[in-house]
Amino acid sequence: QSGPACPSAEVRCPGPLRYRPVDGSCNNLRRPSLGRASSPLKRVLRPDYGDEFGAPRKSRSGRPLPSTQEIVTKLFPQVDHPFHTTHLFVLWGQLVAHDFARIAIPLNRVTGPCCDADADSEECIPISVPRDDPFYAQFNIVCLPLTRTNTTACGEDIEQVSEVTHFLDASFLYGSAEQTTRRLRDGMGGRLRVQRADDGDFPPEVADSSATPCAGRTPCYDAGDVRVNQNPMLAALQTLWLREHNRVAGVLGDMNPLWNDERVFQEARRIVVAEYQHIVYHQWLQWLLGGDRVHQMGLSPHGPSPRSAYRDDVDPRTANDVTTGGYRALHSMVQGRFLVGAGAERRAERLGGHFHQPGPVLQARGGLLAVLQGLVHQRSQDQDRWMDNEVTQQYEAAAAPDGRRRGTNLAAIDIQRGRDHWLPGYNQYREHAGLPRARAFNDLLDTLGRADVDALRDVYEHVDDVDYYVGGLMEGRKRSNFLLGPTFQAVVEDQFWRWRFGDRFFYNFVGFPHSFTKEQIWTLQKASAGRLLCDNVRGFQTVPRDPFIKTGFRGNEDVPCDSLPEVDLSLWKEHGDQPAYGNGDFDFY
Ligand code: HEM
Ligand SMILES: [Ca+2]
Repeated sequence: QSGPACPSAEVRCPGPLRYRPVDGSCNNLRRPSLGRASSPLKRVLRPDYGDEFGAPRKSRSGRPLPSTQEIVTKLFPQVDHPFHTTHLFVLWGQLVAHDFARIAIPLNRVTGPCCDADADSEECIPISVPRDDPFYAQFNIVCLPLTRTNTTACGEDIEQVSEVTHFLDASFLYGSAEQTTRRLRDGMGGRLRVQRADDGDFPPEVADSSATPCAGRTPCYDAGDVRVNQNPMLAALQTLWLREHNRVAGVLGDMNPLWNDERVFQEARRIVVAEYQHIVYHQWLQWLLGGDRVHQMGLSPHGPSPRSAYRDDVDPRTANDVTTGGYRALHSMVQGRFLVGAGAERRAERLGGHFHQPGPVLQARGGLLAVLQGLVHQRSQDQDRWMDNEVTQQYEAAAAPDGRRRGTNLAAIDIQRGRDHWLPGYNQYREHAGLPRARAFNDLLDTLGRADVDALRDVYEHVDDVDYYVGGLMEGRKRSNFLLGPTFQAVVEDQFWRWRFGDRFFYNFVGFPHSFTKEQIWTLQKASAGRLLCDNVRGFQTVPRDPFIKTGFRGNEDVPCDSLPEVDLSLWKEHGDQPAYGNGDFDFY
């Protein structure tokens, strides 16, 4: 069996493209389905199947691995460890996550059929809860339902699929299918649809909220990614980019009265994706990978880059090992209480009370400003094995009959999901990262502390059994400017390299028919997260120069909005004597 999204599928691509296709196809012209929506993830390490029918990974002895709920209870308790990155850094990371992957899973519920009647069914992978669990026992909860991710078969290989485009192309804003983009567009002036509120524009209402987790509540936003409503901070970032698109479209349309809706929309999209890619690679990524690694790997864009820097032999697909493993490390950085507002009016809100209902916080008077102010000024938690209880106990919480709220455990899901996707154990990822293979638990002492190794020995039978996510989160970092431990770093930095040099439409390649001019690239590199906030939210007079790290860290400080450089959109004014398409840069190389 070989579906249309399989890497080997024949896809016919039209001639030269000026705009990247919404579904991510025809990016790599040798393998045009690579990275397109609804196509299989890539594998860095070979899968570790539990049996020949694709059962979840098992322990070396053949017995089931220990309960992931037990692991989280014992190894991932809540401890307050603030870090120098801001909560904006973390939520920006979530937005990026929603750009590169969405595995196909039915909604997880706190209680559901997966646990009892269908517990043995092939689609279920429930998390068993020990009878003496310190949290769930009081609710008599003995397992947390979880469904297995859908897979697709391409030739011999069975693989999980990402439903969104694998590229960093702002698919959370524009969608990953033509029909989604069409639904989101206004049809006038190149704009995206909005709903108007006192405080400005917000994403439009979804047509049928009953099919979403915010069923019955308003607002329930519609966006390029269905997870838009998951939490109010994420919805704030989605709103920010929506406004940026319409702001850019407004300027382009006013300047080029002859352009029709389609032309304005596509040109604005092209600019907004470029701004987004620039901020991700130039401003945000240094705090994820370390500034010197970003520099060494040539990841930060400086000026125009020759067409030959694009590599059609680089596989741009999102790796399963990244989206189900290393990148989820940032779940440990989420603050269970997020700040809303600034100064004396600042308050903290419990995350657990706001899943799938962004409205009450976000669309309250001044709400968007307040959520964003909280994001830029609140420090995040550190990337380590300490997890907030809001994340490990209250995800998608519902009230028990006595009114107390309990939800599911995201960290336990993360580990369970790794087994579901057959990610090999931590030990194999150590080897991949150039560390020696551990033969006994004590061999882990090169990357883990003594207490951590003892804790692992207490839970797992064999050192090979240790889950990738668990070992990876416990690792110490090699250098103080690194966020991730070595095994996570290895897969994540490689991934950001592949998303950049394997994306033919990456914004600073010149010499393609779709390329910007050099002047346009220079001005696009003025885009910054601070400017994005200033340009789209009334009330920001000052912003941190780098909103991804706390003020005071390495000279970071609040600066007036108008001191931040601006992308000069007048470079997109079309003059009668210029060709409508093409950019005269073909002779760059
Ligand atoms: C703000 C609170 C957050 C919540 C409540 C949350 C919740 C979730 C949930 C429920 C899933 C699906 C789990 C599964 O069934 O396998 C998920 C997946 C994921 N999350 Fe988060 N998340 C949050 C923040 C973040 C952040 C900050 C990042 C990274 C920077 C992130 C990265 C990811 C990734 C990469 C996936 C897998 C996506 C996929 O392959 O479909 N999340 N998250
Ligand atoms: Ca994407």
